[in-house]
Amino acid sequence: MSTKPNTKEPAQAKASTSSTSSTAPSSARERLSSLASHLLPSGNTEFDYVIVGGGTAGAVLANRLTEDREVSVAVIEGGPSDVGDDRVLDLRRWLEMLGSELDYDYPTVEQPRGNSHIRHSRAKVLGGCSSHNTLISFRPFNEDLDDWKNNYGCPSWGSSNLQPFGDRLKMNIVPVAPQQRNQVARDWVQACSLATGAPILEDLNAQIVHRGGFQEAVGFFDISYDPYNGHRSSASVAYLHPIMPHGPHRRHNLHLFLETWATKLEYEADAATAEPLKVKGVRVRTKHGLEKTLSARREVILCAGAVDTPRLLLHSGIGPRSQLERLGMECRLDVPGVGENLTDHPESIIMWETRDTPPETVMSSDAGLFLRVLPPNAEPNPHPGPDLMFHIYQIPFADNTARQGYEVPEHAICMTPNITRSQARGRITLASNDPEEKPLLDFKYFEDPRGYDERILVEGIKWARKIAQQSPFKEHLVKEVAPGPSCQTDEQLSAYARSVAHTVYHPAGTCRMGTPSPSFGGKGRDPTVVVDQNDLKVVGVKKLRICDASLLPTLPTVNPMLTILMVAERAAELIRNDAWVQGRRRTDWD
Ligand SMILES: Cc1cc2nc3c(=O)[nH]c(=O)nc-3n(C[C@H](O)[C@H](O)[C@H](O)COP(=O)(O)OP(=O)(O)OC[C@H]3O[C@@H](n4cnc5c(N)ncnc54)[C@H](O)[C@@H]3O)c2cc1C
Repeated sequence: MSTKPNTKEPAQAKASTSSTSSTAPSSARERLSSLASHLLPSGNTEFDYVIVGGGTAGAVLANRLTEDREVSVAVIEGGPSDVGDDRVLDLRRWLEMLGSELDYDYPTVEQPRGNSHIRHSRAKVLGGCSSHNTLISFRPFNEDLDDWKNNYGCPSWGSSNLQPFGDRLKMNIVPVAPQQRNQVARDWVQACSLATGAPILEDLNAQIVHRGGFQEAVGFFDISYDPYNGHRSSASVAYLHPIMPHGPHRRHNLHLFLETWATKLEYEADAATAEPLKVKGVRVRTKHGLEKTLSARREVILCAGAVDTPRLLLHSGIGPRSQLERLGMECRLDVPGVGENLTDHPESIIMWETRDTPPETVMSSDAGLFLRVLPPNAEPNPHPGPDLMFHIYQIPFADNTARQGYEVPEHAICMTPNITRSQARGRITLASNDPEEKPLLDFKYFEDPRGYDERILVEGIKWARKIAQQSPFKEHLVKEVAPGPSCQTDEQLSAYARSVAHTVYHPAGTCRMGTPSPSFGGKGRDPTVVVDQNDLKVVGVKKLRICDASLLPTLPTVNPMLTILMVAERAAELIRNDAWVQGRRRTDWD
């Protein structure tokens, strides 16, 4: 059976042909967008730093590195500006972007034990996925970061190293405002606590900051937004808008190249013989088809995300030799870990018809529940924290259930249990040597050998039904629509949960950081390490770092955006400190 999905309809072909605006373009929006976007320079194409991807992590780096006005920073972003685009800025409209021209919309390869129809949204717009996502904002648990430190060869990324960077984040992170808490969601929070004993927390993040995490809790989410107008406080809004050409604190050393696609890395001429490989710059193509190389005096930083960073490395000849040679591509550096270790937070769904849909909401998924459903220290997840998380959706989130023939009610509430510490590990590979073709995403959903992931979802559906029995929440419900009361045994629940499984859109880990070792032996030393945890440089390559979701060794228990932003804040500090040391030594940048 073929594992190759229909991957034509190339992402970057779209990038090169789509128009600037995604919605009906207002003239004000066009004016602001064109102010923000630079045409490729005809003369100087050299910058101190070239950042690939003006997304979540890229926005942080662009801001922090341009704080030094002596430093020039180019940001290459495949999508258009989000400035003035209400479809992007109005958080409540996030669903409209799924599958739109602002979405790279990556398919998964066939998943024999899961749902092969999952589409992985990755935003094609300034701010990246922070301009598309639901902006649910959790600081990482201490245990997640200490796991990186103790078990994944990342001694510099424990909780004491990274948590302080959470205090630097510029976004407006607040719990859902009272005027946006509707009665059904309020009653659901109470029902969760009654059914499970989980405490109701008014500010989930505060608990993480002060106590390092929690095992069980329920409450309204913390969200990066402006409660007054419902607008996003995305990485773009918080880190880029103020310093863009129209912004109040314009920085002339920031050079944004929008709707411009990085096609491959360029190396110094002698790199074929010299070790190690040394990056010179990035080959880019504008939406009008103009090609150029943007050179980096200091370095190139890849912030293209968990799918496109490994994809760009592979198209630049950095990756598993066997894969590259099989596709007829030159292997400049054999790095077996590029594209490996693909991880996600898979989820399933249980849906009830409700009497109505209350209007008050931030983005229709305003509250969540964390539970520990398997005994602490249960193999293969020895971590004591929550092993199950629920989002609720106060809309019929029915794509996957409708495909299985379930009805789609007009009003619905969905509980979506997800696996906080999924044991599945997949990979991203190239479909061909054609850079226009989308890569192959194989998450290996529910293929973990001990069946841990499906067990968590089965427990999740059982808990959801207990929650649904609590008053006054149960009075809002008309009937269980999917899977419906006839689905009862563990086998039936597992089969259903896997067939309608979805993603929380958290792919990560495909260029993982760790401790590289020439001998590749010992605890935490792994031949699949792509990024050196000391400095985030790509192992064996000069002038190249990675900073985005691809470097996470494992996903945090919680939604990962703040973790990625905090990693970027720390990366900015590392890069600036390095520059200072290099400058003092007056040596060549490496
Ligand atoms: C629908 C959705 C909902 C989500 N909800 C939440 C949530 O509520 N809370 C949470 O914590 N997380 C959420 N996430 C996940 C979170 O948003 C991502 O994990 C995170 O934003 C990824 O950040 P990143 O910097 O790695 O990549 P991105 O933010 O995706 O940035 C990558 C950028 O690089 C650009 N790019 C890629 N390739 C190239 C190239 N070759 N040339 C030029 N530009 C390129 C892209 O256009 C993009 O702007 C959600 C994600 C989605 C899609």
